[in-house]
Amino acid sequence: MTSDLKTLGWTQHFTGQLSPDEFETQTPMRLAEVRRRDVVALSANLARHDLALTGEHVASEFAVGDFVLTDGDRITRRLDRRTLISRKSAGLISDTQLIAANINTLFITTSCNADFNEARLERYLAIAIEAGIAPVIVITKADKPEDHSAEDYQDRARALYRDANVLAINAKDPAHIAKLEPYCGTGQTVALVGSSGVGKSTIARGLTGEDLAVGDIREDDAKGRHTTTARSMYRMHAGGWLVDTPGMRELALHDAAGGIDQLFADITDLAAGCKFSDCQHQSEPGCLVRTAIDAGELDQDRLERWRKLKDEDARNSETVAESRARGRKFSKHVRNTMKAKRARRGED
Ligand SMILES: Nc1nc2c(ncn2[C@@H]2O[C@H](COP(=O)(O)OP(=O)(O)OP(=O)(O)O)[C@@H](O)[C@H]2O)c(=O)[nH]1
Ligand SMILES: [Zn+2]
Repeated sequence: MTSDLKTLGWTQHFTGQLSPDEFETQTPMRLAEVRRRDVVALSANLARHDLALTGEHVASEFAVGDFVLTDGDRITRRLDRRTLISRKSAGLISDTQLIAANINTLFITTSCNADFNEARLERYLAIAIEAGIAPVIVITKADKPEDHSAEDYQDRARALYRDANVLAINAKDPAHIAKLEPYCGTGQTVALVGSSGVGKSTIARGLTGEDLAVGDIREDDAKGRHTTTARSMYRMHAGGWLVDTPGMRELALHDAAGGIDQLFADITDLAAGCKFSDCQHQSEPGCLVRTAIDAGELDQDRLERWRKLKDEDARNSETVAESRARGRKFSKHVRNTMKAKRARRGED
C-alpha cells in the first residue's frame, strides 16, 4: 500500500501514525482542494474523490496538502503534519487560516530588478524556517538584470541566510527551470511565494506544463455568498506536487519568533553575549552587537530589518483576547462615529 502512496508525498512520518487496525481498514488520501462543505482528496492511484465534510469535521481544520484517513466516503482522521503554513485572517477577531500542509520546499521568488527587497525576502525566509520548510530563493529575469548584475543579486540573497539555496534564472528558459527540478521529484511538495509579476506563473508553467487557475471557480455557500475555490495541487513533470492556494500569495508573518531568531542567528548569537540581558543594542555598555557593527562585521541595515521584522511579528501574533479587546474598542468607535454622523444629518 505505502509504495504507491509515495507518489502522493507519503512518508514514514505518516505510516508511523497508523494503528494496525487503521492500516487494515482505512484508505489514506491527500487533500487537493478544501471547500466549505466538501474536499477533493487524491488516493494512491491519483483518483479524485469528493468527500463531504460531515459530523465533527469542518473545513477550517483542513489544509490543502493534508493527509487524511478515509473509509472511502468520509474522512475519519487527519494525520499529523510535517509542516504547516497558516495566516491570521483579516478582520476584527483574529483567527488562524490554514494555507497549506506538508510542503517540503518554498520557492521564494523575486527578480533581478527593483522587486528585489531584502526585508521582503527575510519575511518569507522567516515564515519558511518557522514552518520547518526548506527555503530556496529563486531570482528570475537573470536574462535582463536591471541596475546590478545577476551575480550581485545572488550574492545579496546569499548574505541573508546561510542555509538557503539561491538560484538566478530565466524563468522562460526550460534549461533554467531544470535547475529547480532537484526539489520537485517524486514525493516532494513545493510552493511559490513572491510579489505579483516576478514570474511565479511562468515558473509554475515550466514545472507543470499547466497554467495555474487561482480563484477562478465560484461556489455558493449556505448564505448565498460566493466563495472562491480553485484547483490547488498540480503534478510537476519531475514527479512531485506544486501547491498554489490563493492564500499562499498573501502570506503575512505571524507567530514566527523562532524562525526570526534562526534567520538572524548572527545577531541573536551576539546579543546573547551582551552585558545586559535586556540590551536594546543602542548605546549600552558591553553591547556585542554594537561592537560588531563598529568593527564592520555586522550591517546596521540588517540590525534595523531584524528589529522591524520582530515588531511586525509581535503585532501580528497578538492573542485572540488581545485582538477581541481591540475589536470591541473598534466597534465602539464605529458606533460613536455613526451616531455622530446621524446627529449631524439630524436623524437622531
Ligand atoms: N525575460 C524574462 N521574463 C520573465 C521571467 N520571468 C517572468 N517573466 C515575465 O514577467 C511577466 C510576469 O510573469 P508572471 O509569471 O505572470 O508573474 P507572476 O509572479 O505569476 O505574477 P502574478 O500572477 O501577478 O502573481 C511575464 O510577462 C513573464 O513572461 C524571466 O526570468 N525572464
Ligand atoms: Zn546589545
